[in-house]
Amino acid sequence: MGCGTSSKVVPELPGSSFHPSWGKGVGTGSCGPLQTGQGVAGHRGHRGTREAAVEAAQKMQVARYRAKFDPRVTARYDIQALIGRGSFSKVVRVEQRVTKKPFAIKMVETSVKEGREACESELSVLQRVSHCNIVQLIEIFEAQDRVYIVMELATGGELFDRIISQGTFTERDAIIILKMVVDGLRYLHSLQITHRDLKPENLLYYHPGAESKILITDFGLAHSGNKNGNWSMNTICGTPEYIAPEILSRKPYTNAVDMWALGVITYILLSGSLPFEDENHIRLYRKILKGKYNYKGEPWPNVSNLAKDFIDRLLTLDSNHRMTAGQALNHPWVMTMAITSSMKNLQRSISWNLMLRASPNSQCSRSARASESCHSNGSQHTWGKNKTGTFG
Ligand SMILES: Nc1ncnc2c1ncn2[C@@H]1O[C@H](COP(=O)(O)OP(=O)(O)OP(=O)(O)O)[C@@H](O)[C@H]1O
Repeated sequence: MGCGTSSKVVPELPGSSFHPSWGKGVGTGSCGPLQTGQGVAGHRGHRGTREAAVEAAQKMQVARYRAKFDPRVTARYDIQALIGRGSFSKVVRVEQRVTKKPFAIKMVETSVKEGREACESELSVLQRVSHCNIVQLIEIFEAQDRVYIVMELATGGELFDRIISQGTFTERDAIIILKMVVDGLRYLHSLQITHRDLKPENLLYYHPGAESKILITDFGLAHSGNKNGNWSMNTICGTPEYIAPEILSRKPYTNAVDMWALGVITYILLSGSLPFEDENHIRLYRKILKGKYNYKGEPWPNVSNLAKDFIDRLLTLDSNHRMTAGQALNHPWVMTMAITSSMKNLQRSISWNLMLRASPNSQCSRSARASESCHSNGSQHTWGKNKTGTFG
């Protein structure tokens, strides 16, 4: 199941692009308008005409999508907008006709082996879980070459879009986010489920409000442990920048790989940069295997030692010594909500580093492009989109 039998999955899609600007677009989870109208858009001086053209283009695209949907689905749900595209999927915002409630529908192409496997993985997890920080499955429709997965709709956008748009971001804010993610992970791990593709793009805010919870999404590479308590996995998969060293060294591994990825996410969350980065994947993997990262440059002098200790205990090469989700929740940095730590505003440095990544000529931006694929959404800070089924 999942990436179990794939050779290298997720081919580079034509038209993939890395956008140097920060505007929100399709696929940020923000349920923004369809993007096709952009080409039709005229000059700023003709707002009325431009908006009408955009609206017309959106309506046309929605109509095209509606036509592609199974009539059983459209009988119950009104297809309203395209949210984003995955390698084998499209996600649309819908309204349930009877209740008028909004939902997301992920339409997965199952005619392709990799799509079928990702779909099986995703469903095998979503059908088992119920947790406030994990996207909730509503119902499933199966057609011959497609599966429609109706889910909770996340309208609050991706993690980093929000950090950029808010004025302040402190260690305390990071802890509030991390607690929700770790809580979801602890629950998954208690069910012997390993996400295997934890990264910022798969963490969505439920709603745009400041108090919104975070939802863990995208279980296309997840592994559900078997009933015999066999937790160990062998398949080499994940997104390069987040892959744990034990996966790279082809050892049997456990859900500790999610905790490694959490360490990478925490590092990004507090700095806007990646702990392990290289445009060449072989060199990147060497860096991960050595476990060498540093706290040089801004904003690290302003980050507390407790926060760095939290990261160090996650980016621990020996998975047996790496913190578990339960231990992460009990780490003094998290327990004290960074009360003894600096309350310094890290937002400017984080945004600066994120923007450096987005700059088309920067090395980190080239690195992001190198590891990016099937990038159909408008989110700029793509932290290695290129999923790997197996590589060898
Ligand atoms: N429940 C949801 N609510 C709102 N947006 C969602 C939801 N599920 C997915 N999305 C968004 O839809 C887009 C496509 O998601 P999807 O999981 O199909 O592919 P992906 O993870 O981006 O790519 P890949 O298939 O390569 O993993 C993403 O931008 C994602 O943030």
